[in-house]
Amino acid sequence: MKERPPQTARIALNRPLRRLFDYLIPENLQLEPGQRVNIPFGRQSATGLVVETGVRPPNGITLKPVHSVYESWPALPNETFQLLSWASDYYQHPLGECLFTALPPALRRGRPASEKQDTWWKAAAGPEALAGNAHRLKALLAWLQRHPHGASTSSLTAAGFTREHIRTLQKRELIEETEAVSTKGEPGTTDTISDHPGPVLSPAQQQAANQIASPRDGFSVSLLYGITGSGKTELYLHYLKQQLSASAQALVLVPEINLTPQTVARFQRYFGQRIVVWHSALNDGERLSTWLKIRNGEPVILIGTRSAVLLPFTSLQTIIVDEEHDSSYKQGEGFRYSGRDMAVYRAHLNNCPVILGSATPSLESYQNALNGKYQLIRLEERAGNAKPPSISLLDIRSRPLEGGLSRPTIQAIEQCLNDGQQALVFVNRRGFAPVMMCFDCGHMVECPRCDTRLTYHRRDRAMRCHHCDYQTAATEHCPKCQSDAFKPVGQGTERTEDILASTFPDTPVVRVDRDSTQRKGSIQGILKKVNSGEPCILVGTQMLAKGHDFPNVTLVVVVNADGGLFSVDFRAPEQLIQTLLQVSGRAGRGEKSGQVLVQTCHSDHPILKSLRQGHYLTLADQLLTEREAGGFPPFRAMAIFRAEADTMAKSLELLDRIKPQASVPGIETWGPLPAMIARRADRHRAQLVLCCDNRKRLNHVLSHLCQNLDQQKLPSGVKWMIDVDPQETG
Ligand SMILES: Nc1ncnc2c1ncn2[C@@H]1O[C@H](COP(=O)(O)OP(=O)(O)OP(=O)(O)O)[C@@H](O)[C@H]1O
Ligand SMILES: [Zn+2]
Repeated sequence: MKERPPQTARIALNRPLRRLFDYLIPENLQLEPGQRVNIPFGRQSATGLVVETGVRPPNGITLKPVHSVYESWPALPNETFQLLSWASDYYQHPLGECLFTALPPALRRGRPASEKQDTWWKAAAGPEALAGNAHRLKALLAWLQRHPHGASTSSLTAAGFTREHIRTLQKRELIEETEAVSTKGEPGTTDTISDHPGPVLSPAQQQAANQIASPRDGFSVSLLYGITGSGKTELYLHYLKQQLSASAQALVLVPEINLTPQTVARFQRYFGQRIVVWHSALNDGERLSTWLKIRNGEPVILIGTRSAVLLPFTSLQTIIVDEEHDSSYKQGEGFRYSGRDMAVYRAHLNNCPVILGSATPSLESYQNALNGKYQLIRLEERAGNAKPPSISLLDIRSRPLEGGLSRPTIQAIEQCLNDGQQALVFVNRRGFAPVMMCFDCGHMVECPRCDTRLTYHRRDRAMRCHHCDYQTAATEHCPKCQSDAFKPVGQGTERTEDILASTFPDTPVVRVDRDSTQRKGSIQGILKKVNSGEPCILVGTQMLAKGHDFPNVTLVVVVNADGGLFSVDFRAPEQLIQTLLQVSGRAGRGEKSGQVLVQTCHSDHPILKSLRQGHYLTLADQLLTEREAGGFPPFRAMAIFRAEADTMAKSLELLDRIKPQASVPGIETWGPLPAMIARRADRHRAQLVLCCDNRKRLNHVLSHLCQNLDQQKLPSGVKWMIDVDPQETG
């Protein structure tokens, strides 16, 4: 018998290394790209992913053999593998780390790709056994009653119930363990689907739906510009219902899933158990379980945040990116990818449609629609009987303010409550006040580790840095001169909440920000209160602007719109307009019309003036003209080289060294300059901005720079990173 020539495999590790490692494949193993292997690495063993086989073994080096293979199938199927390889090159991030982000934590750590035995439950009583308004617990019992063979813990959590719900019912002996039915026999998908899951589409919605390409037509990008409350979510549901084959998978990306549990519930009314979720609050077991469903090709509709776009789908037929302009789609550290842009590339690889939906599309996507790369679909009327809200500017120069609110604003809130409606007050900072200041010596309390001021949080008697989480106890006297004229300056959500609570003592005031929603389930409680329809005042940050549907909110107040007007970040005006229109869009979504009051000291600023017309695309046209004149994205490709070190000199020195190599024809460089917050958590940060007309050339130069830097020995403590298509340029 002829001897088999030695077979080799090139393997990626989950390390920040821009290189791969070659190993011998033992005779008894067959390997293909995407497979998970265990390999000797240094004195230990490590989990790796096969990138390539059949590579020529380099002369003179003895390769070690692969220890073992975890699965007979590739953990990353071909399309997922290609997507991540492309991303590694596009975002200049090491391939190994990119590939490993597509694995659930358990598989990264070398655990087997199988689930722990799932416990199965069946109902021992009906929902009527529970007194009071324990809605979720009742719903769980009702669910189990509809499934006489029982349901597994994982299927229940996938449906939005928590382990805590299950434990509670078990303790009360209202449910009991039962024998597992094979997964195939799990409760069918049809019996939880409501008979009348939602309204019929309006003619405008139907017309928009008709314009979206079908999965049968292969790759296409539709930019659905639908004003707030126009019923985009309803349209996605109808589209999927009509177009998605029974055996296919779909991906719905959303910016933040925990904030909008109603969205998941709406999808469940249409698709029952076919809906699964993916977000940061899942535990390792839930992640593995969902990952396996996707990898096994189960015909699920996955609703997930950013990283869901990296999952190993095998029969993906449609991708939807809701609120496509949202900055949370861009990962801010490590592998800095854009979930939206990867969704578009994934649809291209997969030859399927992708729908980007927003009331305030990103300038990138809008420009792609203008130049014909994407199809622009407009939906410019509100669903049902709702009318767009009217927006007015309230100049607060030389008006006395009470806790940041002017008299006319307070009167408007009063009127709204008297009419039996709800008001929403938007403040762009959590905490009580952005800074504590001494009115005797002028001292302002700063973070000892960052170039920022500490935010005063009165509820916890603390001063906190919102950039590094440094925290110290609040003092009553100025820490510098001991004066008691030490006072909070400016507005935070806590302060506005207090002022409103004392002005309207008989009305519930509900605060929604990162602090008030930290506890699991707290947002559900808040939404329940709001959805009860009783008059109340909601106070909160950006969180309130995102995708909520509060039919009884008729007044929206923006406490201060001026923050983003004069920022140096070229994206600031776009983000300001998006936030203001999104938050405005929460007003008047039901029967009654809505009113928006924007408090400002710059009521003649062109951005705010045109905001009053409320027509986003007109504003977007203006912004695009400015971007083009300034040579900014989307008219040129941009990347930022960032450096950080224990001194600013070291950071700047590294970027100075890079700059000549980056200064090739066609590439413009800005900097190096200290970052807007130059010191953060005691690291001194600087940046060098690169702009180029030609994205390929920029990519080429960046790759070159990375290779060079990898071969150089850097001074100790210096780190560098590249941010392609940066969202924050400060
Ligand atoms: N055809 C319809 N008839 C009646 N009501 C509808 C219709 N379509 C949607 N609605 C209702 O209108 C409201 C807004 O719809 P939806 O949440 O889908 O809008 P949206 O465009 O996704 O909103 P936003 O972008 O502002 O978050 C919802 O309460 C929804 O149930
Ligand atoms: Zn800090």
